[in-house]
Amino acid sequence: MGREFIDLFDEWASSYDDTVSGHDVEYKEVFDQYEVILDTVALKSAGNVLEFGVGTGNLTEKLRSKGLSVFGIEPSTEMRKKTESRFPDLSLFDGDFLSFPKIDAEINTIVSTYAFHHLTDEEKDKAIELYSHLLGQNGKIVFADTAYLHDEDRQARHAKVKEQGFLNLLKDLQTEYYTTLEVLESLFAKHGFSVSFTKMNEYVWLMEAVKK
Ligand SMILES: C[S@@+](CC[C@H](N)C(=O)[O-])C[C@H]1O[C@@H](n2cnc3c(N)ncnc32)[C@H](O)[C@@H]1O
Repeated sequence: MGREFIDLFDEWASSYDDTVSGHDVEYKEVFDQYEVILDTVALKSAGNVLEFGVGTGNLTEKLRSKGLSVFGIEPSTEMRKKTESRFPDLSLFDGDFLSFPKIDAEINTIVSTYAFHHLTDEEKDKAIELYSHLLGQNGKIVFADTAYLHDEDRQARHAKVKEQGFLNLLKDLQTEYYTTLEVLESLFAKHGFSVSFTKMNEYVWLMEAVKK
């Protein structure tokens, strides 16, 4: 579920790594500190890691270089091909945040970067509930994604992006399901997590949720 943007990612797969390294002026601020963001998520991960929306495998690489066991889930065929060619031995599955094969191992950390906004808030609620059953006590969810503080912050951001003339980014921000920290905080609390947020750049927040 939340697979309505997959065609876009099949098309984007071949140039995605150029975008994250700042070649697309509209997305430059979104991907500012990209490597640091991925490094931080990897640093906060431990044990067996379930990664959603692996894309071209950039976070996967950081997790594996820390010696962690990664189980990757990615719905886009073209993105999966990219990651498969980088890590032929990776356990990588076709799936999404809500529907994925049963993993035959205890999961200690669930991670994702730049992807959770593909779920509506209702779907985010279901996903966090699902993960609360997958993780044991002190198990963690570590996500990094664009989010707003609250609705006024969303309006101000859209106005700024419009003023900058970044119409592709504006359409993305208006059509995908970027949420607020207020909503995320209440969803994590509802499902028994204590959560903290750290601002990583103008757009992206790191969210670290620990199962109580
Ligand atoms: C912007 S890319 C991020 C890739 C990578 N995590 C990174 O940080 O560079 C978003 C990824 O999420 C995937 N995606 C889209 N919808 C998804 C869903 N419902 N569940 C899981 N992944 C999804 C896309 O196919 C794409 O690979």
